[in-house]
Amino acid sequence: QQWQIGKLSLSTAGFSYAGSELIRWSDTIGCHCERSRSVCSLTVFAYPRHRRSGKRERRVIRWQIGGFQDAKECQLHLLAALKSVGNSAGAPPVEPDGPCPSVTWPKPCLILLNPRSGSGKAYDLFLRHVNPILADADFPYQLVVTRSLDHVRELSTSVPIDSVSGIVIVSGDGLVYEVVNSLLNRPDAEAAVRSIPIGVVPAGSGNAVVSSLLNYLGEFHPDNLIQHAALSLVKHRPDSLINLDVGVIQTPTNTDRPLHCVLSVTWGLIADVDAESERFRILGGARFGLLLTKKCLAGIKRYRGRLSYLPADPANQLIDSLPNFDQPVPTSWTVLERDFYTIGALLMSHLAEDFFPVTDWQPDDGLWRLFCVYPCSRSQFLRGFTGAAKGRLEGDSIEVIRARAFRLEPLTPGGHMMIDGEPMSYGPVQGWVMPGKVRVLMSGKCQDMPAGDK
Ligand SMILES: Nc1ncnc2c1ncn2[C@@H]1O[C@H](COP(=O)(O)OP(=O)(O)OP(=O)(O)O)[C@@H](O)[C@H]1O
Repeated sequence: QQWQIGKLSLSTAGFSYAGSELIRWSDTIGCHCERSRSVCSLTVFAYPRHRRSGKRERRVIRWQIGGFQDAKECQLHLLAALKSVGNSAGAPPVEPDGPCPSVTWPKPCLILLNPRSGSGKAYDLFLRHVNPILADADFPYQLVVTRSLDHVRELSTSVPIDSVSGIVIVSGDGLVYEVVNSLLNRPDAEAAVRSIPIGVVPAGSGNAVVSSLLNYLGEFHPDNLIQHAALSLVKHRPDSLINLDVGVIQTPTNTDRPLHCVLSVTWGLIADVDAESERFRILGGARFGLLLTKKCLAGIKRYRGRLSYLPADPANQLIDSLPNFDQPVPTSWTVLERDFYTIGALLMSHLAEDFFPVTDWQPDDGLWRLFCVYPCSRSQFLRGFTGAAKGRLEGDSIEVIRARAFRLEPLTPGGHMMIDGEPMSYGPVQGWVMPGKVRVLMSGKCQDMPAGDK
């Protein structure tokens, strides 16, 4: 369908002015409209993809459109048509004689910014890359630069559920974990996770959560991760947020108050690299590569362990509880007792911006991916690990097992165990999944985008 208003052409795919290039609705995040008598001045903010690099770049389009009999009408229709796209990526514009869409974002988002995340430049990154996008989209928010982890927990636990339209985290994966756990530990946890979706703007060193989500949406661009995340945030549609799996993690001492995981539980090499590279935070994401190289040269430590899991075949339905640690796992489970270099029980496709061993990921498929690396020669390890980082699994030394639930019992004493990149107690651990438990302020996969954008 096509509508013509003066030299402005509106269609279900996008709009153009006086025959200029088509700007897709899904690339537009906001607009301002001013009216004087019968003339409308329109400014539209769009972030179309660069043809070759694939990066999104800001475009400001300004027009004056005159000659309307009823200027108020003109303003309302254009504003409604253009504004609707900010929150409804790909929805067709309102019909020129149709009703204006209801006002979006009635409540502000609470933005929690950790000034110490990554290499310590989160505030700078926010001002440079995120704030301009929020302003273009007219996105209402309240920014809090957090003082400490306790401050983050206190705010996420106490924010009234009807006062915000979500909590946006400007930090790394660690703070996403903290906010999700705070929400799920509230007395009104069920209402809180339903009413307070979370948003993520990457400013940490790993940024695996946001990398996985953007990759799923076809919006992953490593050079411009923060900008693409901010665009996904402002383009979210309140009626089609992403539902994200949450893992319920038990240890022998916390069965009545489990931890909640959105990214991973790791043990062996990956956990050691994560924990021991903490002191190189200033390097940002490069800290992982540095430690990995060091460990590889020194010889990777073998860990003996017992990994039990419920395979993800269709016969095994979702489960919502696990046997106590003093009970054996059910006979339908597979048990592997052997040496490992590492195990990562993953709920995401990425373990870091540049490491994505899982290629078939859905945010709410209710599955763990058990990323296992077995002892092998150094060259086999390097080949396998670099392949896995790019989603290619080759050789016998690396495997990704899809499971509904797992139990991991380390048999080698001493080592690190990490949950979502944060340290947890070393010892037996088991987990199951609550499918799609939290909601994310990003639009769901582009099923209803115009054909050209799919
Ligand atoms: N002012 C602060 N506000 C919030 N958290 C803080 C603050 N200062 C230090 N922290 C610590 O930052 C940690 C969270 O950092 P986060 O994991 O989000 O970033 P990162 O480690 O750089 O990124 P990634 O997890 O992606 O590697 C918390 O565990 C907390 O202890």
